[in-house]
Amino acid sequence: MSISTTIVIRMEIQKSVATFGEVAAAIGAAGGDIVAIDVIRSAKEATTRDVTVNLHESANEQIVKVLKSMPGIRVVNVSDRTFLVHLGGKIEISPKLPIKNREDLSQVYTPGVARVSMAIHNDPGKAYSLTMKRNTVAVVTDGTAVLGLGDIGPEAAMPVMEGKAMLFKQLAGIDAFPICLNTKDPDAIVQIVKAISPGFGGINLEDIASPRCFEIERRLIDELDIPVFHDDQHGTAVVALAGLLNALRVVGKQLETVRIVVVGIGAAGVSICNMLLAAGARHVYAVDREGIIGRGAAYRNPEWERLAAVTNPEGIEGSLADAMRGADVFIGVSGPGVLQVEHLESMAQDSIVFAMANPNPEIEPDVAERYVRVLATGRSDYPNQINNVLCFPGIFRGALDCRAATITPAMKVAAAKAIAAVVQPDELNEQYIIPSIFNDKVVEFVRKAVIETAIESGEARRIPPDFMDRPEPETR
Ligand SMILES: NC(=O)c1ccc[n+]([C@@H]2O[C@H](COP(=O)([O-])OP(=O)(O)OC[C@H]3O[C@@H](n4cnc5c(N)ncnc54)[C@H](O)[C@@H]3O)[C@@H](O)[C@H]2O)c1
Ligand SMILES: O=C(O)C[C@H](O)C(=O)O
Ligand SMILES: [Mg+2]
Repeated sequence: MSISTTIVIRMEIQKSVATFGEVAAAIGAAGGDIVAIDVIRSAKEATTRDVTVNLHESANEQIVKVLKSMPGIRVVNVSDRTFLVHLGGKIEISPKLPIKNREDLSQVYTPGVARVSMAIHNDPGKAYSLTMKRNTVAVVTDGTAVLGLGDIGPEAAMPVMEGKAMLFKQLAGIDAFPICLNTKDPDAIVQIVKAISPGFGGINLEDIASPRCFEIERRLIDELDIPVFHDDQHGTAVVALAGLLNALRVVGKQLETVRIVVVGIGAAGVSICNMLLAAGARHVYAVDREGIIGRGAAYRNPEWERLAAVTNPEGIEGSLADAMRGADVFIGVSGPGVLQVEHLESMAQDSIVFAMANPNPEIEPDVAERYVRVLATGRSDYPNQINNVLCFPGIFRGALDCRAATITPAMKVAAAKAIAAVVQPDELNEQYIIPSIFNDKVVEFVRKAVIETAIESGEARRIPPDFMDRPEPETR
């Protein structure tokens, strides 16, 4: 499956040799969809036009080749809109106030700033009120599991991390910094993150391959007093649970009784299994390349050892095909092409399929939709986008606002229920089990659920003003 993209082709058409109708027909035949035409110049002999074409990425070269081979057509330039929006990066730092004169300068910089620094030196807690710490998250990656693209390195990870930072800011007002590390050594990653932590209110680990991600996250949670959250694990699990709660309502089945197959037991898969079990699921089957994980086998990955003991209650052995027979739910966080039509045909009635691998899902949605009752993917170009972007802005907004030191399992379950609750009962249907990321209730609901849970459990070290009338938590 290829990714759809938009290109703008500037072309000169010799009127006596070719017509725009021929150009349009050629673009259509090569798989392109013309969405806009702008006339740039029109002369007696020739016109120059910018033609905006939506197409599958794989058709890109073909369309340009066809146009170049047509008599009377000169392709002047081809620009890819997706690349254009990345030119020079997608984010920047801008000051909150201008420095207009010497007085301003002496306040925000030397000498005034020294007094502020000393105030923090005398009381480090003041970093929360006198610096950007309280609103700042580091988005940290080593570039080893970028989307489903694998170990593509820290530089190549940067556009994804910049994208996460954009979403943090736009959706939750959080200032997030993309930090791409040129090391894969867990000890070094832990050490570096600890060393940079003073300036941050939270750490969002991103696209770090399993199983190293588990150890890195655990050590950082133990050693830091700010929330550390591996988005690919928990953000994904929170949103998957939210989607599943609503999908089960649509099909009229219960979490406790459905058979759920989770494929790709890496960062996301491990956390999804844990989250499903924590929420009450009893029939979870974890499948990776070697087949169904179960008791009796020995695994080098301690997370798999643990999952083997708590999933697959009947001890089924075999491949994905064996797990899928009679399954009610498939959740894929593996890679493209893992799921075949035969697998879907062998599922129970009213099946639910979340094919969440990015950028290309486990099965092509256009193929799968005929065989399943509820279909979701991680992508924004199909209905039901199950993507961790529905979680990380709101969960960090809540954790930062109540200054929680950790994001607990209870806070994650509360976040999942909050996301599910954004879809009103009368709106719920097969095509709408999960709210859009542009629904501004998502961050509001998640933030509220996270803060309420943190206050109840004593995790909150600050009561946000809008929660002031509620009971005081124990202070630590
Ligand atoms: N939609 C979302 O919000 C979201 C969030 C996180 C991850 N993802 C996607 O999920 C996938 C996994 O991400 P991750 O961070 O967990 O990566 P990861 O590298 O930690 O884990 C991937 C796991 O999938 C397994 N796998 C790969 N191909 C398989 C196959 N053919 N059959 C069975 N197992 C297979 C691997 O062995 C590995 O255990 C990626 O495509 C990623 O883009 C989606
Ligand atoms: O980045 C995304 O779109 C989701 C997720 O974090 C992923 O790694 O695929
Ligand atoms: Mg990710």
